[in-house]
Amino acid sequence: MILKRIIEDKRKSLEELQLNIDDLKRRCETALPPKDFYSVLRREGISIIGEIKRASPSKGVIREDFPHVELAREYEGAVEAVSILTEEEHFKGSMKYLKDIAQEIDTPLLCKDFIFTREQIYLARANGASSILLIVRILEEELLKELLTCARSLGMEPLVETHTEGEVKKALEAGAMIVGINNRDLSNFTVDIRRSIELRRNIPEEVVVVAESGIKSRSHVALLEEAGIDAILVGETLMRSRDLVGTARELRGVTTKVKICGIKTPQEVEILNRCKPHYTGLVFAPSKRQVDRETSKELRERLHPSIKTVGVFVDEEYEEILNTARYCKLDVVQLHGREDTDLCRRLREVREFKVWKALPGETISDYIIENYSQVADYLLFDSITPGGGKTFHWERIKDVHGNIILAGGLAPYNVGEAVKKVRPSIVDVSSGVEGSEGKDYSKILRFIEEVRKYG
Ligand SMILES: O=P(O)(O)OC[C@@H](O)[C@@H](O)c1c[nH]c2ccccc12
Repeated sequence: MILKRIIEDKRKSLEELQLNIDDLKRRCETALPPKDFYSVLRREGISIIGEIKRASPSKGVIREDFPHVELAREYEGAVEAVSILTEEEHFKGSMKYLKDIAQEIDTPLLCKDFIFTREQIYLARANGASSILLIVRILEEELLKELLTCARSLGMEPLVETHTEGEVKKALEAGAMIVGINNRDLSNFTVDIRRSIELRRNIPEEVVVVAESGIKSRSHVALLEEAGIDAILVGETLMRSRDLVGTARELRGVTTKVKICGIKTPQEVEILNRCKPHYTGLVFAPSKRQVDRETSKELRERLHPSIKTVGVFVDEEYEEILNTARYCKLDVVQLHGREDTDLCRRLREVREFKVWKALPGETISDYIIENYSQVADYLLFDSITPGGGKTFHWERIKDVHGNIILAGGLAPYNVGEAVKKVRPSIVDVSSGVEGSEGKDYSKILRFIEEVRKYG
């Protein structure tokens, strides 16, 4: 049986490695502190653990090109945690992948391996893991408990993997707080996602349940969500995708998109490339976030290709807008002044970019909304003083149907409520995700996280 082979090979390689527990303990003391794996899985809405997986015994090589750090960076804005296969012989993994990635991203990392000794746990921690995998099937009761305690002493809550009712019982008796249900039978590789749905029933609410393996589509995820699964572990589907961010979103079924407006510097572009909002905005109108064409073009070229660029104009001439849009290769022009419906129509007829028209959220009449919605791809509702960090009464627009964008005073603390009330297609934020140095990485991540919860 393959599992037996893997364990035997693992034993041999451990013997060769001759891990020294005192050395490892010392390395753990200087390692980056572990992140809270449990909490990111516990959050509202289904969480995704994206796996860095090069090959598997059942599928052979899954992904030929394997820039592991880049893949992890892609994952950073798309999933709540990253699982890294470190087993070498059968999964073509490596401890080096874990080590490199831990130095690059802030997301909690799970060390995915066949673990049956304390040394392996110390090794995982020393290389930056925030959690480890413990497979019930290969561990005696006492050993399972001992390894759980060992991991916790290093600040890691393990993912305890099961496949049968008996194994779930064993995991719970050992005190596991995160139980994985592997849909794949490790002895013959058959996969059935109903396995997670059935076994979920035997697990109490406060324990986090992770459905593992064979998750391929939004419809799978919807079924798992309905069954009360907290998180999914996805390897192959994401590894075979050329667009990790998009595929993760598709699995999640997210509908509300995010626009981060008013970027000015390459540093801010770097931050956006890590967080990967759907859109970013370059402000061409006079404002403290104004940028010129040259700078915009440069920023645009540095942006991750999945992020669309919106140019923001206020009462600008047709020719100027058109030339700027072409020069900077804008995906969208956003008209944020008193532009009339005729200008919107003419720009839209060019068909090289989308046209968004901004309107003040509170004071606008149904008649005006109706007229502009005929000539713009999206209507954007903002407070009367754009960029002023003020909200308006969302009540006014909550019944406006069609493609709307909500802006004005949004920030991580209120965007969840805004999304719930208004159900916009896109939320737009600028000052709400800024710190003293401009756009702030952790504020943007929190903002996106809030949108994901409710969107
Ligand atoms: O690639 P998939 O079908 O999405 O599966 C991911 C993950 O669940 C799988 O890699 C896995 C689950 N448990 C394991 C134990 C060891 C090695 C690998 C695994």
